Amino acid sequence: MSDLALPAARAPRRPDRGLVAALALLPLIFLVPLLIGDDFVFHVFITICLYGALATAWNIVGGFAGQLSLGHAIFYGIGAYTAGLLVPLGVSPWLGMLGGAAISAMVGVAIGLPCFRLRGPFFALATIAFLQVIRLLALHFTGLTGGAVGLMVPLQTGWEWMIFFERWPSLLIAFGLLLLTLGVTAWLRHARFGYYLVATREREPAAAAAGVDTLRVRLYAVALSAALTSMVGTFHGMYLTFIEPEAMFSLAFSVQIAMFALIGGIGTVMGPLLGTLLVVPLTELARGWLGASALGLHGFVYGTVLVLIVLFVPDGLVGLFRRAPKGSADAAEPAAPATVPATAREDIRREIGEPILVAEHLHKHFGGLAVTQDVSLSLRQGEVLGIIGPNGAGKTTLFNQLSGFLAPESGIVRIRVEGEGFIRPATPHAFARAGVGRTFQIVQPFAAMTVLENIMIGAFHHHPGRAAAREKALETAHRMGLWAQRDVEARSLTIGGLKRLEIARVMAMEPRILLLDEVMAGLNQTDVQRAIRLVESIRDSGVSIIAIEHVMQAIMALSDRVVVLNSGRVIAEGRPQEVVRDPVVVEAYLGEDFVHAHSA
Ligand SMILES: Nc1ncnc2c1ncn2[C@@H]1O[C@H](COP(=O)(O)OP(=O)(O)OP(=O)(O)O)[C@@H](O)[C@H]1O
Repeated sequence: MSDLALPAARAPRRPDRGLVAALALLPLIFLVPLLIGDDFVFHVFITICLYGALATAWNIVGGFAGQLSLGHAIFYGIGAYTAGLLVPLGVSPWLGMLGGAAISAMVGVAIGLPCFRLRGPFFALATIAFLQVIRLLALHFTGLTGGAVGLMVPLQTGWEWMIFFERWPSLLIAFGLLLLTLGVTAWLRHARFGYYLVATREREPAAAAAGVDTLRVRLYAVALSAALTSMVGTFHGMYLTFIEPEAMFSLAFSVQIAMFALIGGIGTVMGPLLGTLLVVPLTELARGWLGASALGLHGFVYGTVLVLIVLFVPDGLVGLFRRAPKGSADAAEPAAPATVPATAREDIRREIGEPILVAEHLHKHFGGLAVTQDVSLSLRQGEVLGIIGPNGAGKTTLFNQLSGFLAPESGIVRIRVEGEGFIRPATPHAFARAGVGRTFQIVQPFAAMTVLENIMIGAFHHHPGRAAAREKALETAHRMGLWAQRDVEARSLTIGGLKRLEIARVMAMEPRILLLDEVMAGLNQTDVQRAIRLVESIRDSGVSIIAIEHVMQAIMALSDRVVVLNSGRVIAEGRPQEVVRDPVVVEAYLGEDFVHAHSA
């Protein structure tokens, strides 16, 4: 999640009253100025459409992807300049608009590549820095941009040149751009891409473990947002018929766009437009009435509205229209998993097959601390391998290397894939593609999403369509005992529910290899029993499992083999009953009490 304290942005959701209210307002944005027919009213409504479109486009990166960009004027300026420079060459601004969008998408990706590795305030600062560099370059290359003096767009009127004597054609184009950005955002909210963006924003590691290429998803988002912003910039340049670097690449303008979205509600389809609808008329009227006596008053208006919204409606204006969430924490009390057998299925004789995951001579240091030292292990098809060891032994660090979250300094991890033999994936999503699913020791729910949407993130891995992913997620929720809680927000689950959700998200990916990191920790005895039965049922469905666990009852019940780690080294390996009697293991981890309790 972004480190910067943004208001909680929303996950893709069902249509709500905010959406319906805003949709009802949309035709009015177009009709009111036509009915009134006054030039100033036309100007205010064209400005609403422009800012609404810009804030909606910004929201793709700032809201859905959760990256606070304060440099979006870069794309706006590129759109204006591309068309403005092409018009004197006889090229229609409509073509310039497409060219500008393509250039902006490429520039967005070029800026995003280094910047998306940064988080929170550092990302915001980096976008400001890029904006300043581009503004200075535009001021410097006077031959191209006109420098501080700016460029006049040749006054050729008509649809071909996007410049008109009357106001209504400009309103029509601005309204069309607003509809385009809203349409793209509405599509995104319900598409796999939108779910992936929100998951990446909420919990990047969990998204990566679910097979999401998080960097690529963010780059697509910035390319889309930049292209749309640029298209609006082209139109605005033509509308103003004058472009200059200070206005086109302005930081204040970038901040303004972000503020409209923040005021309305980021991560929602209609929030940015609602913010614009509130603030633009206020500032335009303030400018009109008090412009001469109180210069810069519009800035005061933004600030006051923003403070009031943050204080009273932290989710933005859309928060005023939102229904209370369905379900409650009480509803989150676990229901018995419908398809998990009540007792272990002794009748099923599992075949333990060939190795499916092999780790050889893994070494990893953190500073001077050797956390894994020459660790080798293998997991066979259909097997449950338990990993035990004292706190700090290096178990989670080993898991991180077995799932692509950490690269070993030396040694290799190989995964057997049907038809391809052994492969060596390098990234978390490559491991996911190879059939490796993992849970996290500290649960990683996508808190703003419902339980079902959380599971869908895993289900999208094999089911790209929303309907199919939902179907798979419903089936998984049923199997994992989360049916009753499917529509509650993940943040309201009990710890037992969160642990099951962690497994459910991974199981929806249909993994061949499952890495479970302390899924029993913190559970009461009833939940431990339930979790053991759940893992047994997963094992019986043919999934090979490696489980890190401190709950020895679970290790003894589930494991075919146990590996013991201590200070980053494998100190014992074998059948559970043999390993727990090994004096080295007793001394390093289990203690004499365990031996006495089990020999009694
Ligand atoms: N990113 C990191 N940077 C520095 N040290 C780390 C990092 N991650 C883990 N460590 C250290 O590496 C050692 C092994 O940690 P690890 O989490 O792998 O142990 P563990 O066996 O999983 O422990 P536990 O049972 O408590 O979860 C610990 O001393 C830990 O403090």
